[in-house]
Amino acid sequence: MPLMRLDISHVRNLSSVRFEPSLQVNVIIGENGSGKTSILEAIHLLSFGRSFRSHKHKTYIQHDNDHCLVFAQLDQEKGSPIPVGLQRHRDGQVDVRIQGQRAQSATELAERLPVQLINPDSFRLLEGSPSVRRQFVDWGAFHFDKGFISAWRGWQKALKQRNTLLRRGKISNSLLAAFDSELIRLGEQVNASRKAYVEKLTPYFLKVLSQLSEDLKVDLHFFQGWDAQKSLATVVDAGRDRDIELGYTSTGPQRADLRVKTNNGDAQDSLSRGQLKLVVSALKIAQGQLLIDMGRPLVFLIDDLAAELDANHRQKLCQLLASLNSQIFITSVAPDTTDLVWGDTTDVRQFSIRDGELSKLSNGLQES
Ligand SMILES: Nc1ncnc2c1ncn2[C@@H]1O[C@H](COP(=O)(O)OP(=O)(O)OP(=O)(O)O)[C@@H](O)[C@H]1O
Repeated sequence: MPLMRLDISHVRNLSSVRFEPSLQVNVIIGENGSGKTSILEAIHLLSFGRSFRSHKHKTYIQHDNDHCLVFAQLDQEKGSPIPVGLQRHRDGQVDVRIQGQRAQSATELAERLPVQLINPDSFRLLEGSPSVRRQFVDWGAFHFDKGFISAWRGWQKALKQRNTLLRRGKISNSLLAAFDSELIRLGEQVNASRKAYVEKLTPYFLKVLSQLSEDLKVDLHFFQGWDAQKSLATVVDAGRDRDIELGYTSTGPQRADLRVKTNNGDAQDSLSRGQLKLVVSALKIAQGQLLIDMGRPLVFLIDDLAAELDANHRQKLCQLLASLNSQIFITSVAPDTTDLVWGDTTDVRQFSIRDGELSKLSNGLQES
């Protein structure tokens, strides 16, 4: 659901920022350190309950304040807006409210406010460890398959318990086998959701990528974490003695990966920075597009859209984003890089930020 109104208090240098974003494109322009990324961070915080910049909540709570607050009104096509808010205290306490009621779980807001982030760190999706790509697939599977999250949680718990037993040693093959049935059952379920999701995502990705660049040829391959011809039960059975020796569970969905390949090998080894940015953007936009087609509008946060891209590709990316008909927040250091073709029908609002103070720009001029 898009954000109709946003109130941010005490997030980094944003003491008190209130604004009504466009339901389509919002461009936030400011110099380095002005607070642009902090606005995206606040929206991310509201959706995920955590920042994309740091796992330590104390880093984003404004110095000399004991809490930060992000409040928004979520637009519903039919019906009145839904007020949602998140308050995070310095002592770690978090209070998430939806329509005045305390949220039952941390995922409740993520479901109502799916957020897709494209930032300089997104390169990690290609260059980072498989865990980053598993997170990407799991985010999609979570939104795609209602049963995924409970299977994933149960499987994680079973895996942790098994690894604790293995680490402690002194466990026999037969005793370990008694613990494995839940791990196998839930692991197969997690794997089936991931596979179904990647199958659905792949054509979206190929289409989006071809819109961004006609000559980039890249393919997705899902590696489930073990030989695809064998069941998880078979490989867990066969690997039990080895796991006892190693002290951890060596095969299973915890080894899964989404491999992104060109004709010349792994994308991250053969493409330029700009091309990698196009691939990462295509993956994230494809993920968003799939969700939109499922009737789940989402919010795109794009930190420094212009970086790494030439004018032609920036324009293509903007046109594609505008065509998604979603709410988008883009940051930029300079107005000229955002002066892009959005199309006459797109509602574009530009904001300027300086020292944490936000003001709306009208036709490139600051409103007094
Ligand atoms: N906990 C905090 N309390 C107060 N101010 C903070 C805190 N953490 C960071 N800051 C300041 O808040 C500002 C945050 O800026 P932000 O990272 O949002 O800038 P930006 O406009 O995205 O910059 P850039 O273009 O360099 O990425 C910086 O000036 C930083 O020094």
